[in-house]
Amino acid sequence: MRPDARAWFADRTSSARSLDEIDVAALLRAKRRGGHRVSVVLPARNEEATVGRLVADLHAHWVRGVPLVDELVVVDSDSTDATAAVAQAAGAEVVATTDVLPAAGTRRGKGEALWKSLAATTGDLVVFLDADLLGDVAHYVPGLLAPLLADPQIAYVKGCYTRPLEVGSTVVPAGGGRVTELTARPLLNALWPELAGVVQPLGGEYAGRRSVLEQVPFVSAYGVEVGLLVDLLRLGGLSSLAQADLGVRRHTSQDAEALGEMAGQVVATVLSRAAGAREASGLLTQFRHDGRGFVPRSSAVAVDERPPMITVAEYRARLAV
Ligand SMILES: O=c1ccn([C@@H]2O[C@H](COP(=O)(O)OP(=O)(O)O)[C@@H](O)[C@H]2O)c(=O)[nH]1
Ligand SMILES: O=C(O)[C@@H](COP(=O)(O)O)O[C@H]1O[C@H](CO)[C@@H](O)[C@H](O)[C@H]1O
Repeated sequence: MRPDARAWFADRTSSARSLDEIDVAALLRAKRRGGHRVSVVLPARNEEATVGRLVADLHAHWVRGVPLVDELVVVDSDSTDATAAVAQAAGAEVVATTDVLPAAGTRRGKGEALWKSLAATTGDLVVFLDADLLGDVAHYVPGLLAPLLADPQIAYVKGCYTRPLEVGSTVVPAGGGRVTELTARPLLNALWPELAGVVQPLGGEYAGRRSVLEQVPFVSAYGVEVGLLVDLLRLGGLSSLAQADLGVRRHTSQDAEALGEMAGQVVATVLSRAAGAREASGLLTQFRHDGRGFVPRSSAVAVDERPPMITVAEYRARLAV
C-alpha cells in the first residue's frame, strides 16, 4: 500500500466486532453532548424474509433500549412482497421510494432508495444498513457511529468485516464480496491508491454526516457505494473517511449473473469518476448457454445518477421549516 493508504489504514480503522468492544454509554453521552440526531436507513427490495428480525433487533437495542437511534426507516424500493408490512410490524417507519419527492419521479435501484432516504429522514448522522443481513448485527450501529461521535473531522465511516459466502446450504468462511474482490478493489487500487486501505469499499453498511451526504450525487443502482466513496474522498479528503471493523457480515447472496450486472454498474461508475477515461459503452453483455449455443444477454449499466440533494428546492424548503 502507498504510505498514505497504510497510515490511513492504521489510524482510521476502529474495532467494533461485538458490543463487548463498544462503550455504548459513552456514545450516548457523546450523542447528547453534541446534540446529534441519528437516523438508521435500510433500503429494502423484496426482503420480507430478513427485514423483520433485523428491524425488531435494532429497534429493541437502539430505540426502545439505549436511545442511540431517533429514526429507524425502511425505504421500500418497489418491493413486490410483504417487505413494507413486515418492517412496519417490526417497528420501522416505512416509506416507499415512489412517495418521496414524487415530483422527481422514481428510478430503479438501491442508490435511488438511499438518495430518497435523505429526503425522508432528519438525522444529522445517517446510518445505512442492508436489509438482507443475517446473524447478530445490532452492534453495527454503535460501531459505525463511534468514529463520527468521537472525531468531528470524520465525515463518513465504512463498515468492514470478513464475508463468509453462502453456497447453497453450505457456508464457506471467506469468499463473499465477489464484486469487491474481482472488480472494485482492483479498480480503486489502480485509480485511487489512497483508498487501498479500505477493506470493504462496496460494503452496504456505512454512516455519514448529512452535511456531506447531501453534497454528493447518489448513483441510482449498485454503483452507489463506489460512487460515494470516490466522491466523498474528493469532497473531504482521506482524513475525513474512516472504517469500523464490525466482525463478520453474512447476507443473502445473489447469483453470478446478477453480480456480473452489479460489476458492470460498478465499472461504469468508476469510469465516470476516473479523469480522462474513455466514454464507457454503458452496456454489459453476458452469455447464457441454452444447450445449443451461447445466448447473449445485454443490460444497461450506464451511470444514471441523481444530483446532490442540497440542489433540490423541495428538500431545501423542508430544511428551512
Ligand atoms: O433496487 C434495489 C436493489 C437492492 N436494494 C436493497 O439494497 C440492499 C443490497 O442489495 P442486494 O442484497 O441486492 O445486494 P448484495 O448485498 O447482494 O450485493 C438490500 O437491502 C436490498 O434489498 C434496494 O433497496 N433496491
Ligand atoms: O461486496 C460485494 O462484492 C457485493 C456482493 O457480495 P457477495 O459476493 O454476494 O457476498 O456486495 C456489496 O456490493 C453492493 C454494490 O456496492 C452493495 O450495494 C451491497 O450492499 C454489498 O453487499
